[in-house]
Amino acid sequence: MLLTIDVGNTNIVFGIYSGKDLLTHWRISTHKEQTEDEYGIILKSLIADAGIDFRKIKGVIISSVVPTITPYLEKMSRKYLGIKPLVVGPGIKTGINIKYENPREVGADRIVNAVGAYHKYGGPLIIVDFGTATTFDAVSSNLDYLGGAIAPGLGISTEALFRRAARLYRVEIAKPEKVIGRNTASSMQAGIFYGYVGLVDHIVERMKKEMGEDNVFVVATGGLASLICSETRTVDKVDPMLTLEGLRIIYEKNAESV
Ligand SMILES: Nc1ncnc2c1ncn2[C@@H]1O[C@H](COP(=O)(O)OP(=O)(O)O)[C@@H](O)[C@H]1O
Ligand SMILES: CC(C)(COP(=O)(O)O)[C@@H](O)C(=O)NCCC(=O)O
Ligand SMILES: [K+]
Repeated sequence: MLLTIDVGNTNIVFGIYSGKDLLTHWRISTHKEQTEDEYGIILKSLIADAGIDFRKIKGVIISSVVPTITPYLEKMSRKYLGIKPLVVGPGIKTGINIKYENPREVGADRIVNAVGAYHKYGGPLIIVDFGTATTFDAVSSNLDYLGGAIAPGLGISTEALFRRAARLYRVEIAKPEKVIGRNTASSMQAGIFYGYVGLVDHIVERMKKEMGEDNVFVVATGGLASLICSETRTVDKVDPMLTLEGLRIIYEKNAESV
């Protein structure tokens, strides 16, 4: 079995694969001050609760966009699972050719998504990931990672709206019936929801033009993807587990060197 770990700025997602099958996954919030022992306790109890024998885990792969957390998860893996984990970064085989000016600058999650999506759907494609930030990644038909766009995420945009305006308050991120809101909550929902639908479609359309390839497939992932993509014109498919799938594929590409 393989343990995949995706460290985002809001959540850490753990997945357990048996071969190509994702057996189960868990989401815990990202706290910068957690130690290897705390991660060890959390993970061991989640694994036990799922009725999985942790000794069956033979590999661990980590993708992280929070550098301070990575060493604690590496230590956890060594201490509690007895496994030296693979950490996605320089020196790891991904098969993708990163065209960023400085390849080290790209978030590991974006590369993992690109590898997972290309493997599943082929290129050319665009991946939209609704996380703390919303990322857009362009991948060519011959597996070049071309770059993309980073927009403020839905959660943090909504939070900024009510934090900075005295009479606004927290509202649920949901699709309101009408874009012309007749109370504060539905007006905020209209601005957030339909504004974000427009942001996604507009960026995707511009990226497609700039890529200059035909039949660009568009896949979206992340917690709020299905909500927003119920209204977008440009997203072809919502695939919630794309990042974990990318991690599994990268692990397999590197397995012989572990
Ligand atoms: N399954 C979900 N359903 C609804 N909202 C979600 C879900 N997962 C994450 N979110 C929301 O999406 C935002 C980003 O979360 P996440 O995708 O975990 O980001 P990151 O990868 O940056 O940690 C947060 O505001 C979170 O509350
Ligand atoms: C853009 C991100 C903050 C997205 O992270 P997330 O929303 O998944 O927490 C992350 O991929 C990152 O820190 N990237 C480094 C900058 C770059 O990709 O250019
Ligand atoms: K992410």
